[in-house]
Amino acid sequence: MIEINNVSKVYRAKKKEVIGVDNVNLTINDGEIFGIVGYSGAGKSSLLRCINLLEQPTDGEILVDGQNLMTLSGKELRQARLKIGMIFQHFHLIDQKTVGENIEFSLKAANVAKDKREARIKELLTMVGLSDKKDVFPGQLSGGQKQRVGIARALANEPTILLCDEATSALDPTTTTAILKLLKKINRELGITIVLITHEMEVVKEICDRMAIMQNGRVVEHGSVYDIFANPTNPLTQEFIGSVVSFDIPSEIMHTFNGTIVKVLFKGDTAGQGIISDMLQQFEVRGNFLHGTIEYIQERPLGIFIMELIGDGQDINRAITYMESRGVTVEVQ
Ligand SMILES: Nc1ncnc2c1ncn2[C@@H]1O[C@H](COP(=O)(O)OP(=O)(O)OP(=O)(O)O)[C@@H](O)[C@H]1O
Repeated sequence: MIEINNVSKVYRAKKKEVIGVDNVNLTINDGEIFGIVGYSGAGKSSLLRCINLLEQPTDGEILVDGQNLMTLSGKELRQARLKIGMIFQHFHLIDQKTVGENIEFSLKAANVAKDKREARIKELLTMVGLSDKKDVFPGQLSGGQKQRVGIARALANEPTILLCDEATSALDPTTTTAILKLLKKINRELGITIVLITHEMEVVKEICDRMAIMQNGRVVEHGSVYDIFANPTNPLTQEFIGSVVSFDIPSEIMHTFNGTIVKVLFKGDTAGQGIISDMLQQFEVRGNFLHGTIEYIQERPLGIFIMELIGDGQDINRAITYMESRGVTVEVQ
């Protein structure tokens, strides 16, 4: 478990102070994939780098499995860091070394005996799908392949935590999907906790269990990805979600409807459209579907429909109450 307690990071450049992270509290559980989202300058990188003390927090504490990293000696911290792998947007591979030598570099740093390294390199390259690339140089690889090497190197010393700093931001959408799949596989098969930062909500939707949204160094909202997608409360979160799933109906069109516009939200296993058709049969209400989508987040369906309900006000209220009694959320727009 990673505990981020009251962490702040203030950069002091010349006589100016810049707040990178502003009093953040977060707990990241073992085995989960946790996403930190925000626009450029929100403080994501600063916070991520505070987790392994690449940035020394100005205030607060970082606990990993109950151990306060900030009280460790240099040697103890180096030891603790071996259990925290990291991958980067621009891969940070050594161009003059082959793929195998890049990975070996990490193993050497952890004092892994020479005769053990070869087998471990082979195992890691198989895991990331690059078993035939051991002797090539990074310059001969695609971006996605370079990131796979970055992942293999980060996993060399069997970390329990993997920090991903915009790991897919330099990649095209197809390669991004493949890398996210690999990260998910690593998480599920090896039980490694993953913390990733991104400005793309799509990435979070794809693989994260829980998430935090940052703005001006602060966490403005956090929770399960599913719950946040279903019910985002912060305007910034709503904006981010809107970039992935859009439910907005142009206001000019909204004015052309005379009925009551409702947004109907189905979560998880509620039997979506069936409830609406039952409602239409039971009440003196007509319904026009204006917009609808079903998103799968963490393999759970989240359905959102926007409808115009036409009928007597009381009937409409009763219809709404009925739908709510069947477990869906209804918002009158
Ligand atoms: N080394 C530094 N010295 C001074 N200010 C810094 C330093 N690193 C970051 N900052 C400032 O801290 C704030 C947060 O930056 P940070 O890089 O953590 O944000 P971010 O959300 O990761 O953005 P990006 O996606 O652009 O990297 C910004 O105002 C940034 O200018």
